[in-house]
Amino acid sequence: MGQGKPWFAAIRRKLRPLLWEMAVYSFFVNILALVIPLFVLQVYNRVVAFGAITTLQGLVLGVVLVLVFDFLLRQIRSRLLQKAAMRLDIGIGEALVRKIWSLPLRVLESRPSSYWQGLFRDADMVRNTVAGPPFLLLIDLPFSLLFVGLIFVIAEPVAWVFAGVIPVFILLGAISARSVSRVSNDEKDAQRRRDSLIGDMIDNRGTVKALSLDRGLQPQWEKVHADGVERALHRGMNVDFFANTGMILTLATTVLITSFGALAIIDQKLSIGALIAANMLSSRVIGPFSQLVGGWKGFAMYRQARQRLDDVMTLPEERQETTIDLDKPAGEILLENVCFRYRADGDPVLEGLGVRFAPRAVHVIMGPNGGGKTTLIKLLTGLYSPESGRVLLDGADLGQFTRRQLAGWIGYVPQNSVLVDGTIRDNITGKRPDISDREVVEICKAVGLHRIISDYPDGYGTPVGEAGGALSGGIRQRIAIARALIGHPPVLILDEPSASLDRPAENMLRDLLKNLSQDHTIIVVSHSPTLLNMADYLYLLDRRRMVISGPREEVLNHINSLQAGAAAADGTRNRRANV
Ligand SMILES: Nc1ncnc2c1ncn2[C@@H]1O[C@H](COP(=O)(O)OP(=O)(O)OP(=O)(O)O)[C@@H](O)[C@H]1O
Repeated sequence: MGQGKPWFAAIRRKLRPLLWEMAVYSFFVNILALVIPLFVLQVYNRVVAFGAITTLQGLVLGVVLVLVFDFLLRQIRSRLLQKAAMRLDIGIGEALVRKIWSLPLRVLESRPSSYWQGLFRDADMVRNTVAGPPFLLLIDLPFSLLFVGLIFVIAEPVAWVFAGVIPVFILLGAISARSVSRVSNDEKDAQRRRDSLIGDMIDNRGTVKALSLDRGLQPQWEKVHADGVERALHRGMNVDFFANTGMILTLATTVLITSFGALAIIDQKLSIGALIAANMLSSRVIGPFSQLVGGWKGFAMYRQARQRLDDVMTLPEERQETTIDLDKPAGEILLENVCFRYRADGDPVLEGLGVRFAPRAVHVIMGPNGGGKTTLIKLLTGLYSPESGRVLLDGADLGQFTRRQLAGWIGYVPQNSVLVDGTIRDNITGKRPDISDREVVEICKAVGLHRIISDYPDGYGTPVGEAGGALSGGIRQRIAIARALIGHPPVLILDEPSASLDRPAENMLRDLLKNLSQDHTIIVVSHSPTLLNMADYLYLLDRRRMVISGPREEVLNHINSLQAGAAAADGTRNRRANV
C-alpha cells in the first residue's frame, strides 16, 4: 500500500505485528471459505446420488462447526482491524499536528486554512484504507489463485474460463485506476476551492452580514459550488461506469461457467455437484477483482491523500533543537542590513534595514499602511527569517534559537489577538501546567485585569467564548498582553495594541508599558499620540527603509521641520497659482 516516506514507515512499523496477525486470520478465513463449495460438491455427488443420509448428517455437523469457527475468526479479525485503525489514527494525527506546528510561519501562511484542515480528512482517508476494507481486499486477492487451483481440481473443463476472465479484470482495473485517479483529483481541487470560500465567509461572517456582502458572495459561491457538483457528477459517472462494467463481467463469467459446465456435463466430463461448487468458488475468485475495479476510487483517493501528507511531512521545519541553552538575554535587538521579500520574484518589503533597539526603553515604530511594520515585527520575533542580513538578540543571531526559546524571551501581542475557546486562565497560560496561579494573578494585576476578572462570577474560570467573542475588545487585548508577559520575557513587542482600547484603557496601557520598560525592551507599532508621547525612541518606516529614527524629541522635531517645510512650499505654490 505505497512504500512509505520515513514518517509513515515509522507509524507502519508499529502497526506491522497487527497487520501480520490480521493476514494470518484472513488466511484461515479464506481456507474455511473452501468448505462450503466442497460441502455442496459432496452433497450432490454422494448424498443425493446415493441417498446417504448419515453422510449428510455428518457433513452438516462439520459445516456448522466450521461456520462457528469462521464467525469467531472474522470477529477477531474485525477487532484487530479496529485496533489497527485506532493506532493509525493516533499515529498520523500526532505526527501531523507536530509537523504543522514545527513549520515556519511563512509556510503556514502561504496556504489557506482549508488546506490545513483538509490534511486531517486525508489522514482519515489513509486510516480507512490501510486499516479498513481495502486492506482486507488486498489480502484476499492472492487467495483467488488458490480458488482457481481448486476449481482446476474439481471442475477442470470450466476452470479455463478464469484464465480468460482474470486478465480482462486486471486490464479493466488498470484503466479504471488511471481514469478514476484523474477525475478524483479534479473533484478534490474543486472541493478545496469550495472549502476555502466557505472558510473565508464563516471567518468574516460579522462583516458579511453587516455590509450585506452576501449579495456579491452568492454568485461566487454558486459558481464554486456548481463546479464542485459538476466534478463530483463526472467522478460518479466514471466510477459507476467501471463498477457496472465489473458487475456485467462478473455475471458474464457465471454464464460462461454454466454454459461450458453444461457442455461438460453432457459429455460426462463433469458432475452437477462439481459445476455448482465451481460456480460458488467463482464468486470468491471474481469477487475481489470486481471490487478492485469498482473500488478504485478509494485507492485513487488514498494515493492522493498520501501524496498530500507526504508533501507536508517533507517540508523543511523550523529549528527544533539548539546547540546551547543560553540564560535569559538582556533584550538588545539589532538588525544588520536586513532584506526581506514575501515572494522570490516579488519586490523587497524591507531592504538594507539596520536598527538597534536598546533594552530598558520604549521604542515606537510609525509608518504608512503597507510600509512594512508588521513584517518588521515578525522578523524581530523570529517568526520570519530575513532573506539576507541578520537579526540579533544580545548579539546572537535569532536563527540559532528554537521557536520555544524565542517565545520565552520575546513576548508578542499581534494586531488581531485571537483567543481560543476556554477560560480566561487557559488563554493567559496557554494551558501550560507549569504556570502558577501566583504568576497569572501577578501579571493580571500588572496589566490592570485582575480587578475586572475578579468581578466576574466565575473569575479566572470565565469562558471567553468562541474566539473570545464573549468578552469586549479591550479585555481581549489585555488578556493578549498578559499572555505575552507570561514567563517574564525581556522583550515585549506589540502591534497596534491600543486600536481597541478606550482612552482610560490606553492611558493605563501607556503607564504599564512605561513601567515595564524599566526592565524590558518594549517595541510598539502605533500611531496613537498617547503612546508616541511616552516613547524613548521613535522610528518612521516607509517603503522598505527606516526613514527617520532616534530619540523621541529629535525625531518629532525632524518631522515637524519637514512638515513646516512642506507647508511653506505649499503656501508658495498656492500664492504663485493665485497670482
Ligand atoms: N503574507 C503576505 N504575502 C505577500 N505580501 C505581503 C504579506 N503580508 C504583507 N505583504 C505585503 O508586504 C507589504 C508590507 O506589509 P505590512 O503588513 O508589513 O505593512 P504594515 O506597515 O504593517 O501595514 P499596515 O499599517 O496596513 O498594517 C505590503 O505591501 C503588503 O501587501
